Amino acid sequence: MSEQDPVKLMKQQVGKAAADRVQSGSIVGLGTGSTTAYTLQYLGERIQSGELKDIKGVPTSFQASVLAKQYGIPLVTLDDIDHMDIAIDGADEVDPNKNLIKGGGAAHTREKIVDTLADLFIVVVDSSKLVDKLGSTFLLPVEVMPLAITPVMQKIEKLGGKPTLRMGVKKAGPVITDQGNMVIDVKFDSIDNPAELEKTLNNIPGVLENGLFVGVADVILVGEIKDGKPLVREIS
Ligand SMILES: O=C[C@H](O)[C@H](O)[C@H](O)COP(=O)(O)O
Repeated sequence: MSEQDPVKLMKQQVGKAAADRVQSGSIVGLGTGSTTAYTLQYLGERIQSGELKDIKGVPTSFQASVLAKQYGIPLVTLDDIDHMDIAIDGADEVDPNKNLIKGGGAAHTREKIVDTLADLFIVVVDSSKLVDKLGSTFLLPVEVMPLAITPVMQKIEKLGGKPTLRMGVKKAGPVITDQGNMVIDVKFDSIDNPAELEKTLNNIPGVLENGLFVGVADVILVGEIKDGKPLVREIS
């Protein structure tokens, strides 16, 4: 048997566990990232096998809508629905109060719109994402209108943050979000009050949304490896 990458294994397990919680007839927020990619894959498999019927997906990004189409998950927009039963999404950091940093894939603005509408918001992560304090391993993403990049960075510096414009990996120039904006990643020495920082940042003119998700997640599913075997732990 070939050796499997343990992080991939944890993501697979947890992505599948979340997909198993979706019931027929549900309207489902479809998250973005490498972990929820497995959720979408398993949702598609359950649909194809006939076990899961009549679900509708609301994508949180271009990536999520491409994968949903690939896996045969019917899509609707927010204009077509009056409620959302469940949303499943990944995270870059999760603290002990189930607060999150999201936006490693620059999708946090649409994710926050969709995830906060759901009756049940399930977060899927591998165990490396659990932190004692938000901001300790990951920079905080902030989506900003391009014309406001300089004043927003100056205001964030005055708040004690160190902002960097996110640049493309294979593209020369900045990362552009699905909404046509840019992302700055901010290092704060210590995020002591995530709820206050979330509001303060969103109050800067030109900021669309930041990646702090405070008091939003209902359940965290954590993929772990114990004694060489993958398992899923629930924090609720
Ligand atoms: O913008 C991207 C999202 O917030 C992702 O859900 C987050 O970055 C986690 O992604 P992954 O599951 O690939 O670590």
